[in-house]
Amino acid sequence: MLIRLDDVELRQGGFTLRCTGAFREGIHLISGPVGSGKSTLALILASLAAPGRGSIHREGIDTTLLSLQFPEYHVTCATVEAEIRSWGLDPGEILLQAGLDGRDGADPLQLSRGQLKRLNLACVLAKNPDLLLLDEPFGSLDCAAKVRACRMIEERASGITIIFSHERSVLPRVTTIAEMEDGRLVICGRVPGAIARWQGAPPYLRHALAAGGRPANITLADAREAVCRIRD
Ligand SMILES: Nc1ncnc2c1ncn2[C@@H]1O[C@H](COP(=O)(O)OP(=O)(O)OP(=O)(O)O)[C@@H](O)[C@H]1O
Repeated sequence: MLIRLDDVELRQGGFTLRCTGAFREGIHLISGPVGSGKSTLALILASLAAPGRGSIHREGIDTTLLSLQFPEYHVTCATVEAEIRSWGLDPGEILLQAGLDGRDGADPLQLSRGQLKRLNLACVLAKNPDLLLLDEPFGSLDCAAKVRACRMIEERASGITIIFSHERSVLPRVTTIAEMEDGRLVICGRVPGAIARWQGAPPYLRHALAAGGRPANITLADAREAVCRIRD
């Protein structure tokens, strides 16, 4: 499986997105500050926005899902149960996954945004598409829910998963890292080598690197482990 962007360019207002790069099976993080173009790139990869120039090449990708940054944009039904069924999924399992046991009769738009985010994440992961695009999957979640979301994403055993996020505290283990810098996609490469090239790396990773540690991946636990190994 592969998705490749060749000199893709999109202009919207005064903003220009320019992207070249490829993503294979695995979990990929595209980090970047607010307004750097992450959501715009997610829409292009989901074929929901057409670039003005360049091309996108897909290999072995039959199914694509984009989890939007704002989960209320996904809502189409009057109850949580109907919402889950509209994805073609069994409510029992999804309600447990989303921590919403007993809320099947609730109006999805009366859930908190964090609860709705958990519901959407449980649904898109259960659908197991070839290409899964997650726009700010940790937005509106508390720390425990972010950790749980990370584990659920890590458990996805196959396919291409691309996470678009400015999250800098709770992150899943990933295969590669890239950054959006003012509309330009910068590929840092495979982990662990990419960590030192990641300009937007969270402070705990910068601290571990500065101390001489070599984190195996990008979680806080990886950074701690790297620092402990220096002290050994
Ligand atoms: N429909 C549009 N028309 C004109 N400009 C747009 C449109 N959508 C987004 N933009 C602009 O494109 C730029 C990139 O926006 P985008 O939403 O992709 O950023 P982002 O990195 O996802 O930000 P955030 O982290 O806040 O979600 C911003 O300057 C934004 O104002």
